[in-house]
Amino acid sequence: MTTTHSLGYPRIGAQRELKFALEHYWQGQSSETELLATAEQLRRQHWQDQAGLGFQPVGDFSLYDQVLDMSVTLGNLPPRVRERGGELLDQYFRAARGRSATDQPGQGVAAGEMTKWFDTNYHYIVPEFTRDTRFQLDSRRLLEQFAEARAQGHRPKPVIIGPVTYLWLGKSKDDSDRLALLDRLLPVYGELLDTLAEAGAEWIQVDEPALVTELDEAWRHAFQLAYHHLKSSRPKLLLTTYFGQLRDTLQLACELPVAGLHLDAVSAQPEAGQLADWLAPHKVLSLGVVDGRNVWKTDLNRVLDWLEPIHARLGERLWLAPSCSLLHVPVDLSREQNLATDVRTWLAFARQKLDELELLARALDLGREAVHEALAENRRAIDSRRHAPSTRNPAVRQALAGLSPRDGQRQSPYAQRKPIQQRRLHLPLYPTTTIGSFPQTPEIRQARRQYREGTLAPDQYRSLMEAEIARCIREQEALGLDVLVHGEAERNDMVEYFGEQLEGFAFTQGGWVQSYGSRCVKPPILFGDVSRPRPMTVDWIRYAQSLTDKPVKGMLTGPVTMLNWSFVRDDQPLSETCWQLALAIREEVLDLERAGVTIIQIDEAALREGLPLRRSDWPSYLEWAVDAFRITANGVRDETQIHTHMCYSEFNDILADIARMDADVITIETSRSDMELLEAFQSFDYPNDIGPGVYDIHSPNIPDADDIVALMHKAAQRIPPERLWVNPDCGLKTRRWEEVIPSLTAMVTAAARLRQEALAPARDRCEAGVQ
Ligand SMILES: Nc1nc2c(c(=O)[nH]1)N[C@@H](CNc1ccc(C(=O)N[C@@H](CCC(=O)N[C@@H](CCC(=O)N[C@@H](CCC(=O)O)C(=O)O)C(=O)O)C(=O)O)cc1)CN2
Ligand code: MET
Ligand SMILES: [Zn+2]
Repeated sequence: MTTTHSLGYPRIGAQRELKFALEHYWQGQSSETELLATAEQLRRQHWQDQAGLGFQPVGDFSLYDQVLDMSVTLGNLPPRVRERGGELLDQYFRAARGRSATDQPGQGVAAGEMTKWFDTNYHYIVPEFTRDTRFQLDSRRLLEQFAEARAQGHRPKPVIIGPVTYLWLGKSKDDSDRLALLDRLLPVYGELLDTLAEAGAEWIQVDEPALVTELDEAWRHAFQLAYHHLKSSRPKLLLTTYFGQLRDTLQLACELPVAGLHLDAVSAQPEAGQLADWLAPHKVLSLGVVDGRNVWKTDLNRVLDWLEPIHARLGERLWLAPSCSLLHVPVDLSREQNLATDVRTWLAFARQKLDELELLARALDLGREAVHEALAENRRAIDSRRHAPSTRNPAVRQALAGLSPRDGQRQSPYAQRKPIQQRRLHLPLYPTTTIGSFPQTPEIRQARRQYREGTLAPDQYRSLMEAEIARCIREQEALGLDVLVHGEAERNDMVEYFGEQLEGFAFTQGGWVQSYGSRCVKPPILFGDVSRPRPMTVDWIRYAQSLTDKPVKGMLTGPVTMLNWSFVRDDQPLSETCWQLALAIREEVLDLERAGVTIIQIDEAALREGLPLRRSDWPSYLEWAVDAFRITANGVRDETQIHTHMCYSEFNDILADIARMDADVITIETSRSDMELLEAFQSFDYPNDIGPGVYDIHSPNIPDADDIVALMHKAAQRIPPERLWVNPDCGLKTRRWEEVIPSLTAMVTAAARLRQEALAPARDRCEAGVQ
């Protein structure tokens, strides 16, 4: 019989039960016991959902993040967190979220850094290393949950992050070589595997997705070392890769001494046949045949066409699974009541994907005849999507065909635009601004819920949102900011909001996907050609501008970010979908300009994370992605100032591409890297304006004006002051007003001081003690 399994299941809960349990606990409204009871209940439910599989994953559930869990298992929480002592759960959340010094004087702890999990929209907590790092096994979580699953009658398969990927995901805090820690790490892994074997684990899933990235010789060698070391341990290891093709690591992966290998056969289907040929005859080949990252039904007949010959060769050695953990898709389609009927028949969420797996296994074991009806129904759904008129809009295709490079070209170069814009905007040196959103208060969210449920009339909703916008403008004027924003009160999310208004998108009621910790997003589903039936933001921005003489930025999400943070169609190249988005948002840009908006910001927060996992694939992505931004942004007149925003720094390698976007101003995240990023901008000779984020909005800590001044001094050593802006490093929607006001006060104070210094002669500066 063909063995089925899953690599991991969504853990937030079909109704985001975990989110609410966590937030209650953090706010002191519930006890640890209550939180842990919810977690236990969720695991029970998730294993029950997966009971039809050959194995149930254990250890994929997490209270915050699976990488942080692994750090706990390896005794590697940051020293600054451990030093404070206390209960493990408390330390765990301290590492995840930090602790504000204002809430508990003397107790401030910086959170672990958060970064993107490969090319997904999930964030993990980065493991921290120094040359002194020591590891120590804490297997309690895995053992308890293993026993829990067993007691519920399951056949659990523990899931852990492998030693090489664990090091690969982390960061050295003292510039030491983290690979040098492998020798110390491996004995702890050996102990962990033995412990799990003793508890009765037959198989252990060891995730090593680093294998789909470009690895140099040292990292390849680390894989050899690690798995030769671990081969003496007792349970069978399923070496697990996902998110891409193996290519030049295929042979390495084949030869490692493990009992089985999992391949993401959605992104690497041709490699499945190769592995079937090459894999030693005692090894299991697990093929990820159902897309774990997207929401489309699998074309089961097509999969069987290429899978049957492999099954004929491998027999019981073939296992079936989703391509990756189902963490990246919503839980259950059957809860969705408002999707158009045709779109609904094209979709599969986590639960439905498990059904697909079981069907495929039965078709292999018993022949297609045994599941004839189900296969026919699947074929009807696939055909219906393939031929659906709703996915094609001839006008959009025609407009796309008519595009020329000139559409992505500003009228004049930046050097000529800058003085024209300055004459219109009259901005001071070091202009201050924010990234767009202001706090999404419980009142705003509640109003939106009532509006959705129909208990708040549309015009009541609108006046409530207008009142929020008015408050936001008032606060910004009082703070003395130079370029204002309307605050995005009316937006549930910067991507979903636009998805709801564009043709070609469907959206769910409860299709939540974890983004980090308790935070979730509801990615819209991009199923057809994209167009914009009517202006989306013009009325809101016009209203905001009517309240002030200061410029208010128009605020849009760019095409690449819309693409990367939606579930996208898989029936045409991403570039094509992206250009369609670009055309639709371009119309909005031009409408804003016509409405008299002088500054328009187009966020491309996800441009960086969309980079392919292998560098050799970067150029083609960057070409179409930057072209798409240019189409969106660059149709405006010289006097209109275009801003863009990106929140994940580390783009030293793509500065030429960022320059090619040709935004007049780019606001970026640099506060955590202490402005080091700007060195790259300097040596590249980046030509346009830059707003290096001067404080970290993810932390509840209130920045200090002196620190901001010092950071900007650093910035001004690298970028001429005439081209510098002062702003936070991202939007403020997750913060509270009580945090925002003092933080922005510090920022505005710092900018005023910087201007004064620039005007005063150097002598005064020495006296003021800034040098
Ligand atoms: N798509 C996307 N990806 C992104 C980001 C982003 O902004 N958008 N930013 C980065 C990640 N950062 C994030 C920061 C915050 C949240 C976030 O706050 N999410 C909210 C949900 C936001 C949302 O869509 N809210 C809806 C629905 C709100 C809701 O849950 N309403 C409740 C009631 C809530 C209440 O009464 O307070 C209900 O309907 O039951 C709205 O405002 O309309 C959450 O988890 O809480 C998510 C990601 C990277 N990836
Ligand atoms: N304009 C958006 C905001 O301020 C940009 C966020 S980037 C994740 O929320
Ligand atoms: Zn941002």
